[in-house]
Order: sequence, then structure tokens, then C-alpha cells
Amino acid sequence: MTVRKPEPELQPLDLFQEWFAAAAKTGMAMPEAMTLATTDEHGRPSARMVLLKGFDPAGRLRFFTNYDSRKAGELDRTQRAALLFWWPTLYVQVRVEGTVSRLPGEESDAYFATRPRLSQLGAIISPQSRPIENFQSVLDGVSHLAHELGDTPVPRPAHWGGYAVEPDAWEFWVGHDGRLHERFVYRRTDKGWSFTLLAP
Ligand SMILES: Cc1cc2nc3c(=O)[nH]c(=O)nc-3n(C[C@H](O)[C@H](O)[C@H](O)COP(=O)(O)O)c2cc1C
Repeated sequence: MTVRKPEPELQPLDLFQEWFAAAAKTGMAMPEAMTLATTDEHGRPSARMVLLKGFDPAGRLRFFTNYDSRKAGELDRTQRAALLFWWPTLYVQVRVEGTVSRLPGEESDAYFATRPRLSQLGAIISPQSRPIENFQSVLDGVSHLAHELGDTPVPRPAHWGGYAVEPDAWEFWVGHDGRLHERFVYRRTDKGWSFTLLAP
């Protein structure tokens, strides 16, 4: 399967959604998995995988996490992130750079309510990114809370929610034999998106 090549008049978000659907159609595992890169106060980068959970009404890319985690601290401080998708079944990658903000509580509530119960309990119990005595303590905490809540709905904890990335740059990369890859970059300007080709 091949994807449509970027062109100046296309909207990068539309193209991204087209490529994403094409990647999902190839049957590859978790096309929504993306690398999220952040930087700390010394400019030191760190990266980890998170899952793209759709788009907000403004077309910003959404993901969810623990607001007390390392990534959240860095996102809140810098308000910048880079995202990376690699879809080997299409031999393409997409790079995104943009500004980041927390989603409104209602949006996080709505998504939290759709999560499997175990994930909801884990979000409450796990002090993501912080040291723990042992893994069993996390499992015990989840069991204890499950027992305590019985069949009642699990409330979203204040320390868990979403972020939205508003891209100001997109790079669409199309792999070819002999490393003669094609690179197409859209950058946000006052007059819409600029369009540039980069050498591979
Ligand atoms: C495929 C995959 C998807 C993941 N998705 C998420 C996610 O959506 N949210 C999240 O908080 N962590 C997710 N994780 C775990 C993170 O990679 C990471 O371990 C965790 O968020 C802590 O990161 P931090 O200490 O840098 O904040 C995922 C891991 C993998 C391998």
C-alpha cells in the first residue's frame, strides 16, 4: 500500500488522518502509539511512548497521562513537545512539533469514563514516575480500591488527565530504496502553512 504524497495545498492534519487510517488498514499493531519527547529545565531531552487518543474539537492531538509524572512536569513547564509516528508497514514516519496544554477537565472526565475499570483503578493508585517499594504494593493498592468501590463508578482523579498538542510543524517522511527518502515539511505561518522539501 502507498500513501498520498504531501502537496502545498493540502492541510497537514487531513493528510495525517489519511496516513493514520492507511496505517491502521495494514493491520500493524498500535498505529496510535507515538513517541513523546520533552525537555527538562536544563534542556535535557527524554522520550517515551504514549497513545494518541484522537483529536480535540480544534484538531489538536490528544493523549492522557498522570499529571504528576515526569513528562507532565516537563510539559507544564516548557509547554512544548515533539511527537513521532513510525509506520513500518507503509515505510513512512510523521514528526510533529507543537505547543502543549492541558485538556479541560470535562474532556478528561469523558475519556476517563470510557477506560477499562482496571486502567481507571491503576490511574488512581499508581504514582507514575516516582519510586515505589515494590510492584506488589501497586497491585495491592488496586485490589484494595476495587474492593472499596464495589460496583460504583470510578471517579477520575485530579492527578490524571489529557494534554493537547497544537502542531506548528509537521514533517511527512516517505521511505525509498537506497536511502533516497522524501521529506515534506509544513510550518505554521501567519498566512497558513508553508511547505518545504528537505533533503533525505
Ligand atoms: C505502547 C505504549 C503506550 C503507552 N501509552 C501511554 C499513555 O498513553 N499514557 C501514559 O501515561 N503512559 C503510556 N505508556 C507508558 C510510558 O511510555 C511511560 O512509561 C510512562 O508514561 C512514564 O513516563 P514518564 O516517567 O516519562 O512521565 C505507554 C507505553 C507504551 C510502550
